[in-house]
Amino acid sequence: MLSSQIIRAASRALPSQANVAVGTTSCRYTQTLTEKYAEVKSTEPNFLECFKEFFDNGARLQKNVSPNDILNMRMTDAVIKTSFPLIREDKTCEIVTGYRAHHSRHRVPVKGGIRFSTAVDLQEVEALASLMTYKCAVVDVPFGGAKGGIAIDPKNYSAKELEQITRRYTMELCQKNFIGPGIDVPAPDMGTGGREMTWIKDTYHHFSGGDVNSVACVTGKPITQGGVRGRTEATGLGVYYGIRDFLEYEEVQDQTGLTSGLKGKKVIVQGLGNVGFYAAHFITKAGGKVVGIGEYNSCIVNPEGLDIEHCQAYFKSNGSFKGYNSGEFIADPLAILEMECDVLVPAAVEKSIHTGNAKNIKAKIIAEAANGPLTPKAHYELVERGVVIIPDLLLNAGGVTVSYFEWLKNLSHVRFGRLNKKWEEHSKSTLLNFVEQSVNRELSHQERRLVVHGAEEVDIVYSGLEDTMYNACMETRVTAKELGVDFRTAAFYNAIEKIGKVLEESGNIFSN
Ligand SMILES: NC(=O)C1=CN([C@@H]2O[C@H](COP(=O)(O)OP(=O)(O)OC[C@H]3O[C@@H](n4cnc5c(N)ncnc54)[C@H](O)[C@@H]3O)[C@@H](O)[C@H]2O)C=CC1
Ligand SMILES: O=C(O)CCC(=O)C(=O)O
Repeated sequence: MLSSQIIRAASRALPSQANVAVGTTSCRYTQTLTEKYAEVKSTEPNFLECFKEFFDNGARLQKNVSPNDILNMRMTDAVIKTSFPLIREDKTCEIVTGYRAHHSRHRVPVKGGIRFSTAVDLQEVEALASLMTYKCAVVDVPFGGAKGGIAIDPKNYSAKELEQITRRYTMELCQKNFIGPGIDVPAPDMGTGGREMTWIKDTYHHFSGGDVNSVACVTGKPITQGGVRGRTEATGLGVYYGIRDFLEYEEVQDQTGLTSGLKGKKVIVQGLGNVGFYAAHFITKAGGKVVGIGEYNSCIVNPEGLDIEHCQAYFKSNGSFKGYNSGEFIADPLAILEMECDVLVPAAVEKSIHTGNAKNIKAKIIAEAANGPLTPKAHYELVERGVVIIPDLLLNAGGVTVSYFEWLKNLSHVRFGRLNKKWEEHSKSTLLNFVEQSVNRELSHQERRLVVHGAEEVDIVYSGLEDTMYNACMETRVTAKELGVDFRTAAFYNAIEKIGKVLEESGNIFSN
């Protein structure tokens, strides 16, 4: 057996780090919830089956899309699986396996992140690619859906090894015509970020034969590599905008007993990575109180509210919340999901809420920052109990929305705001001069600056994202009201209708 297979087999056989942590003094449970739920979780459908069930719930209600088009959009267009050798720093050889799925090419390019995680397999990548298709439709981003992944735990590899893996995977995508500004544009997801996107961009560039648009082959790049300001925090910021907007809706307030605004709301976040961290950051900035954070190996709780930046810095340097002195440490990583709060933000992995723990969830709103955090059975049980679920395909669409802006920036080869900022400032300044003259009052330097300030790239990106989230939330809300369904079913219904229209208008090259 090859060493990578041995590692994977061994990690299945051994208890997770979380289980090992059981029995520490601050653990409230005699058995970890991971252990307790292992059996019940295994009886639930896999992620792809879960996803299809949610899709079917929206599709069943559709009267404006033909059954053939629904059948067509339910399937995945194409997938690649690639395995290649990696010579590790200790000179041993390991076989690494990666995937990329194109769910729907009804619009091109197709778009979706690349994930590095040991849980990556074909059905997961297909499910995530399908989700991307509907997510793009929900926020009117003109792309099809894709997703990729490499079945590794990035924590077990050096930066040099990760670079080798990423470049080799990109070469495979190039050879199979699975990447390119007009074909397929990857982005970050779990376990990847700007660094990996830079390696992808650079590798693609060498294969692109001098294509002037090659930088648009991937998004989520650092600014110095052609990225756009605001992409790093976009998904978390979009999650915040979405929760804020839902809290304004009368029916959400009636159902949950919550008032509008995040001020004073108790929030719990599972997963303090890119999405969870920025969601928590913006929620706190708006006056919300993050009272608990869960990671893969432990949780930290403080009813007075946690300092997010501080927590993240501590977790990064210690690899656990153990010893963090501004909150109560809990060894069981899943305990956080079952605690009292107003809003629960799962921002880590799929299927973290299932039939085993759904009955113990006390949150009034579940804000799905992660992709697929609820199984269908958990979803039905929670909806039945009146919990408001803001679904992933709507709530976490901020990432792909700003990726779209980055792609547009790359194709236009100019920073947003560069051409009009000064013109905007001059014209506002002229207008202010007239106002000052007519009211006979001179504004202070600060007041003038506040009004005159022309939009920077980050202002344009934030405003585009806020507007996109506002419209998508409202559209979902209206459909949910009209059809008398939950917000997930409404979001799918709308997405299916939009995609159906594109398919119908495009016709079918094989029909007569
Ligand atoms: N990065 C992006 O722009 C987008 C990400 N998403 C989704 O958001 C979720 C999180 O993604 P990122 O923040 O980008 O990944 P990330 O890799 O930056 O962070 C994930 C975090 O979750 C933690 N984690 C892993 N397993 C866990 C578990 N079982 N319990 C608690 N914590 C756990 C990790 O230690 C890490 O801190 C994923 O479902 C991803 O597909 C969705 C839309 C866009
Ligand atoms: O930014 C992108 O293109 C994709 C983000 C993503 O992978 C997701 O929304 O799940």
